Amino acid sequence: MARDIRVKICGLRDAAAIEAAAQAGAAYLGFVFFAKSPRHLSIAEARTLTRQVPEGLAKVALTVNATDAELEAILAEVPLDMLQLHGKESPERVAEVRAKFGLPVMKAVGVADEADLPQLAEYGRVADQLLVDAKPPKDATLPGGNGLTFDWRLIAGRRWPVPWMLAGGLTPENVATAIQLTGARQVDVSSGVESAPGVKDPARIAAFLKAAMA
Ligand SMILES: O=C(O)c1ccccc1N[C@@H]1O[C@H](COP(=O)(O)O)[C@@H](O)[C@H]1O
Repeated sequence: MARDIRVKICGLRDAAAIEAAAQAGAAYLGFVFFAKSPRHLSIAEARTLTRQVPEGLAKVALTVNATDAELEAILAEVPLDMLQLHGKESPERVAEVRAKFGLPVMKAVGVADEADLPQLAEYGRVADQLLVDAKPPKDATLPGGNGLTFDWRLIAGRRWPVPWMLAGGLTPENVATAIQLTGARQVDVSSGVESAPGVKDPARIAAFLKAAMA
């Protein structure tokens, strides 16, 4: 029987990948606004690309420690449904962004060990959703999108006051196990469905969705 799992494909940069994600049943599409990322889009590129997203899919803007001015500039030009805050935004900043911009906010929290778990409860009081991701290595250039997993047993059976998504190193090959071990109802992937950094592979996107929902 098919599982009722909601999938986010993140870091989209071309129409073929959007079409593959939509056809295979993705619920969210992520667009990265972070210049250091190989998945970064300019505002003009994002405006053009988001026009190709079919009705009903949530368009998510991924930002990292963005200022109000940066968020205003993005939202003035690009039709978006959710903000993913993937930097060191404090709980106060999450609440402020949510109030100022009137969009649901998903806060990413990096997990490496038990000590990281209390943050999830804290952010769960101010965000609309949580993204439970692998903690990046100290010397990483990117705070996410590194293709790293964490020990999924750390969050097995844990629940938070808002919906949450599992991320970090997911692939078509491991997503079913990740869902089974953690009980996640939503999953997010970026590098695991690429043929090279920033280059999405439509066949891997389709395979990921099939494996997540199987
Ligand atoms: O994808 C990126 O380039 C990125 C840049 C900065 C912050 C987060 C980023 N991606 C997010 O990271 C997780 C995990 O990605 P992966 O599947 O391990 O490659 C995912 O939520 C992306 O949305």
